[in-house]
Amino acid sequence: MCIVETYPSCSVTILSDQFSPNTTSDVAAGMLIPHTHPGTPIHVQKQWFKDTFAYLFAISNSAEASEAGIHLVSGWQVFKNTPKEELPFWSDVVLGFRPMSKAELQKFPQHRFGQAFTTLKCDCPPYLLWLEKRLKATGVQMYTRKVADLWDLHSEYNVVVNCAGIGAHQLVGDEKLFPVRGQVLRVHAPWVKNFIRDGDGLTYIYPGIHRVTLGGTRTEGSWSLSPDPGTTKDIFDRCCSLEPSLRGAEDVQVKVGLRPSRQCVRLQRELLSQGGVKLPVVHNYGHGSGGFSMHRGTAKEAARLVGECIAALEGSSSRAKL
Ligand SMILES: Cc1cc2nc3c(=O)[nH]c(=O)nc-3n(C[C@H](O)[C@H](O)[C@H](O)COP(=O)(O)OP(=O)(O)OC[C@H]3O[C@@H](n4cnc5c(N)ncnc54)[C@H](O)[C@@H]3O)c2cc1C
Ligand SMILES: O=C([O-])CC(=O)C(=O)O
Repeated sequence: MCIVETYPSCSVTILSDQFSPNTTSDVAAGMLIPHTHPGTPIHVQKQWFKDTFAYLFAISNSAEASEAGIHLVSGWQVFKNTPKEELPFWSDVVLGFRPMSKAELQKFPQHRFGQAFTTLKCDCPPYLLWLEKRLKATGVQMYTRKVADLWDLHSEYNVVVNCAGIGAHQLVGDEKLFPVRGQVLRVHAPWVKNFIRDGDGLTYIYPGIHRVTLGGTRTEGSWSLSPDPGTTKDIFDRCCSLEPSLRGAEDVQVKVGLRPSRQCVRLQRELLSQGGVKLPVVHNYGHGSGGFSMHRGTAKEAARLVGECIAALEGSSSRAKL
């Protein structure tokens, strides 16, 4: 979408072996609470989050909000012990960030400290469909196709953007990319209106427009996409200890996804070359636990890199197929 908006004369094609609802992004809880990537400067991560927050905040304030599945949600992040960093880097991007009052903390007898704020949540499957609809309306082509090797695309396209998520492990042989398996539940509990996140990052309750997402798990190195019934019970019990009324939740659906994890997002240009033929590639994968929180910011940067590829192509003698 960012490429289409920035370079309207480009013809864009999306190739994917799976589309919504069968992607990792469909499993995500979609909360805008960033995770820290140790390999990326904080000011860069903050800019990606700010760009994403501003973009989704505008949608949440428009008539598109409910179709796009974007809404504001207020709640609490609670800690058993006061964290070393009381003010996370994103505290002035979300709205109304403040320490919780004593009265609020009374709801959480096992926790001593907490942060209250308002952030955004994407209900991921509707958001992905909304994006697809907008892309199709601008003439973008979408084909179901598994790409075995980026080089296979060189005769058809001038620039390739690699957004393969965990698929990049196989596609470009990136050994630094690893799965962090996550299981979540989606339940019917319409009385739950506030989010609750344990600061240890393992247990969370995120109300969406229609369902509440209960999480979660983080299993590094596991490629299994099968739900585990023991884990379902464990997640449910942990969430009920934070919000006992969830015992009355109904219609539990279980989802599993593989977070495409890396020390840092791979957001860079690469020039593939074989026998004097060149193929510029822009990589944009490895968003780990925070793909929704920074997707618009990283997409903007990827689009800027595509612009550099276009400028280089225009300056070279290759015949443009753009
Ligand atoms: C349980 C869970 C909860 C999460 N909660 C949150 C949250 O609350 N907030 C947040 O910010 N993030 C969250 N995340 C993280 C977020 O889901 C990811 O960072 C994000 O979805 C990654 O998006 P992506 O587009 O890179 O990958 P994907 O959504 O996996 O998309 C990659 C696409 O590439 C395609 N593909 C891959 N390989 C190939 C190939 N060889 N050929 C053709 N197509 C290919 C795939 O089919 C897919 O369509 C969560 C993740 C999980 C698992
Ligand atoms: O940690 C959270 O709040 C949700 C999330 O991003 C994840 O499970 O990866």
